[in-house]
Amino acid sequence: MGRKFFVGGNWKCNGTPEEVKKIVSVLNEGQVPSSDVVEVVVSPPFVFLGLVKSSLRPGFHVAAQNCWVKKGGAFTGEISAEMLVNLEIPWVILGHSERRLILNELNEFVGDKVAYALSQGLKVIACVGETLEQREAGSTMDVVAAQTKAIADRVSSWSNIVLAYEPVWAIGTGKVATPAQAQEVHFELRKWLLANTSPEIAAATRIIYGGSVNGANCKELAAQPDVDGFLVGGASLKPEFIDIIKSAELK
Ligand SMILES: O=C(CO)COP(=O)(O)O
Repeated sequence: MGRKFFVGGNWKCNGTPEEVKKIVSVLNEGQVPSSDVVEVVVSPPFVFLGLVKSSLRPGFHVAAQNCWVKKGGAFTGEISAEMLVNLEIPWVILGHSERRLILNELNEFVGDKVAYALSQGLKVIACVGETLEQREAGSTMDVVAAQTKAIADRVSSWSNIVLAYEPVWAIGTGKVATPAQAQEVHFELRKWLLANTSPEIAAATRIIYGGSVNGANCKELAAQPDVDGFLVGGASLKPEFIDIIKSAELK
């Protein structure tokens, strides 16, 4: 199928310099499949990007957790896409549900961010996902389709986008989506891409799952045909992240 397995570690707003050095040494010493088999990207807080980038093993890459929606300037507290490019940070996570829900980032704003980041040469992990309320109301697909459409409306190429399906009810809750639940939404998202972009984009775009992924549940999830990897929160700060990377061997 040609979609290289992708494992992202989202460290969120965590870590002291000592803890970060420890995580990096665990990553550097871990036995993992080759970079032909799995792409690994870790996303520390902005302040640790330089430290992690300079000490991380070759073959693993770094991502920022956000960037500004347009060219930098008088936007106190923001980090621009140009700055990330200048510092050779290749990836950025955009549209994480914590930013959508806590900081009120709307679909259009996230779509604008994705388009601008891509235009500057960044690769984007774009997150979508429904809340528990939305799932229980039966609107999961409507919600993730609207989030994906806001991106699709603004970009022409998807070759530098990884789509992360992260159901909000599974994030940080220990309540992982079942492999069937994840597969169902991934399949529907790929179908949406087929109908609304192109067969090539639908076939090639990696759709990864996030939400309470750990060393124990990753194998069953990885075995699903439309699960092309993971975006891992809590477990990406622990040695079991290596086991999650190894689940790429099941593909
Ligand atoms: O939000 C996530 C990754 O972006 C998932 O977080 P957890 O793995 O801690 O549930």
